[in-house]
Amino acid sequence: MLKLITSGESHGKGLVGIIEGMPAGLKVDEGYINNELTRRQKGYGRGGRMSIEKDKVEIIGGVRNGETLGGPISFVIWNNDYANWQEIMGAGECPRAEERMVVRPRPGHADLPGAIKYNHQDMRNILERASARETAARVAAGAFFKQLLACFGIYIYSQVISIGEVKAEPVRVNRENLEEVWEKTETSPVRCMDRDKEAQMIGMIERAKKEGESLGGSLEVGAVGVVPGLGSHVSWEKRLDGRLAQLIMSIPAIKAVEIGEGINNASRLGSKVHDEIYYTEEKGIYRLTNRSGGIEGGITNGETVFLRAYMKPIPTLYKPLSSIDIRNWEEVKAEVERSDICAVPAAAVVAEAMLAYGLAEAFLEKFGGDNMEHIKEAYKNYINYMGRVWRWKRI
Ligand SMILES: Cc1cc2nc3c(=O)[nH]c(=O)nc-3n(C[C@H](O)[C@H](O)[C@H](O)COP(=O)(O)O)c2cc1C
Ligand SMILES: C=C(O[C@@H]1CC(C(=O)O)=C[C@@H](OP(=O)(O)O)[C@H]1O)C(=O)O
Repeated sequence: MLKLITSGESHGKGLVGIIEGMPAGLKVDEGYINNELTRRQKGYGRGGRMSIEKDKVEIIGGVRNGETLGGPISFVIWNNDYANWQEIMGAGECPRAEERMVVRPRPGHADLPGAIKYNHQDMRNILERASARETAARVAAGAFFKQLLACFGIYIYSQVISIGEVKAEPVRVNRENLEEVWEKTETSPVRCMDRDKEAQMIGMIERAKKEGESLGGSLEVGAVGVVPGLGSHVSWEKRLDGRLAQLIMSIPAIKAVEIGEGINNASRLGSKVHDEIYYTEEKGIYRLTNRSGGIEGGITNGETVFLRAYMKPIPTLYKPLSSIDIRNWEEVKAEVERSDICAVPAAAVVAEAMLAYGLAEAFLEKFGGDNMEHIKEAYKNYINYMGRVWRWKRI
């Protein structure tokens, strides 16, 4: 089992991640991890915090001489902003804690339900951990998972589909256009493939900002080069679609997830949904469509695996909504904390990390060994089997 634990508060000293279950002998490129962290910090609509932080990973354990050792991997990402919060967020006595007390819960954030559950009168004790700052640690961990998957030709991408009501047509991604998709999404301020829609999305964010509003949207995250046979139909908890959905849904503010074209498929006729199966000697088994998102029966089928995720608007509004003061129950406006206006592009990068987690876990389940060489051997045997028995050509 591959396990990720994160720890840390948004304005605390830093974020810690521990990954358990990675094999020995995986080459780790720290520059690659840092680049992933930078990607998550980008995206039009982010707030002032992103110019304070310059996220960098510091690997503490589990890696030596550029390779994993097989033990738990641990790392830290320090928070630059902690310099401004030491007297409020330190682990010891906090002389200025009261100054930044949060008592007017923001509708849509974790403030109120968290305070009720943990019995905190200062809701900062909730928001600090609920904050999506934690997703920096997930992205650092995701960079390890991506490096593992890349050894087997599995590559992750994401594209923003909509921001507010501006919607672009998602591009179908495969090995042939992957590099182009990477290039186009990386150079787009909103990670969108459609330049006209990109301009409209930016305009929409600008308007929302002026009006004290916030925005959500939707994104696609996917993986090309995934071998058939990851996940399983045999038990509910082994189904890969359910597992990936949980991982993506766990991203703060993501409120719906679909596998492939799941939502549109629900209103189509069966003949217009299921991806027909063909075979030629030249191509082997192939499909012309991929509405299933590369997963049938909870098992990958060799097509691009993709999911779409829907993000609600950011809960903190500069024109705040009605709330209560939990000290006296009076009606007030909700707390205003420094905030993003829209974070869909950043969420797309986080979704890449979570997809990489789910696929790496399923991959290690199938081909797992303690060492990369053993995994490569098992993988090679499987590819040979697929060619021999199933005449598989596209790996
Ligand atoms: C990358 C990213 C950045 C976010 N930035 C903010 C923000 O600046 N302000 C805010 O109120 N919520 C922000 N959110 C959303 C909140 O973290 C989230 O709504 C909150 O934790 C409550 O969880 P829930 O929406 O899943 O119920 C962000 C989410 C993501 C994924
Ligand atoms: C810090 C990050 O995102 C934060 C997520 C967040 C929230 O409530 O989720 C609130 C904001 O925090 P702050 O008030 O410090 O600006 C975001 O900036 C990050 O993504 O690294």
